[in-house]
Amino acid sequence: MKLALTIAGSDSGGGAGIQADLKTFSAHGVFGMSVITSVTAQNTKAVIGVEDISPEMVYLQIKAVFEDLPPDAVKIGMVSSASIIRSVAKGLDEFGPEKVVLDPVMISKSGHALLKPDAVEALKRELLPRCLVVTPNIPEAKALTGMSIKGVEDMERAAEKIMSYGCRAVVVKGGHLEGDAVDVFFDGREFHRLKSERIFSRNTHGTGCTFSSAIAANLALGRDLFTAVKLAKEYITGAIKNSMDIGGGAGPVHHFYELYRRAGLNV
Ligand SMILES: Nc1ncnc2c1ncn2[C@@H]1O[C@H](COP(=O)(O)OP(=O)(O)OP(=O)(O)O)[C@@H](O)[C@H]1O
Ligand SMILES: Cc1ncc(COP(=O)(O)O)c(N)n1
Repeated sequence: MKLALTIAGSDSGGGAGIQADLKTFSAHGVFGMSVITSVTAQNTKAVIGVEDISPEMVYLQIKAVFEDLPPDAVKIGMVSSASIIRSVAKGLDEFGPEKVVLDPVMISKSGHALLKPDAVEALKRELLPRCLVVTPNIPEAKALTGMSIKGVEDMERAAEKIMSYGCRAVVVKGGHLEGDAVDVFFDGREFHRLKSERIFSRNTHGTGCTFSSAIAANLALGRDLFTAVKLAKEYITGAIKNSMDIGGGAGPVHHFYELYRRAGLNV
């Protein structure tokens, strides 16, 4: 059995954060573990409360996992504050996982800040250099680079700048632009454009969390980085196509669409 760890926030609504990550790991046949950084009171419509876990407790969860269940890959999502970021960086340095995927979560789809404004610098300095790949969406890529991003060429320029912060690869996600959903992959040598048709659905809660944890699951399974990103893009496209119309806002994507279909269940 391969093992994957998510270091992220809890979403009580079950569509994003830790809950989306664990479902994604399970859908890939990978055993999932979690380090909770923050608890959000959240549903498909809004985030109505956020309470951070203490930095010491974040570090202890990392230690507990690594000392007994060393993960084959790690995904990092919501990290909330500079002090939590420092605890995560300390854990990464101490236990040295090779395959770390960073989704630099800043704002929820419903518009709530999930990273304190003064923590953006800490994220850049402390976490990016410790990661194999970072997966910003357009607003996050803008915040990380200070660049304006209006199309795929701008995404490529932003990817180059983000690489200069010390990670080994970048995927700038195009979900927030119009037209086809094009993601830009850059590993310092080559650019690849990963394209899918835009799916017109309001039920896209958790797309970024699901995409980054699918990359981590595929890395845990031993796939090379570009293959892991391509497979994650296929998986998120299917999960959005089969997303669920539940709740009064942006419903969740369907993490188990493939298993349900194979089992003859309704998706
Ligand atoms: N409407 C859509 N149709 C097809 N693919 C989409 C759509 N929206 C997002 N995607 C894809 O989903 C993945 C996640 O991209 P997105 O830009 O939504 O991330 P995100 O904003 O970080 O997600 P989140 O809102 O969960 O934080 C990317 O591969 C993107 O291309
Ligand atoms: C705990 C947590 N982590 C990440 C997201 C981002 O997901 P989305 O942008 O789909 O709201 C979220 N809403 N909550």
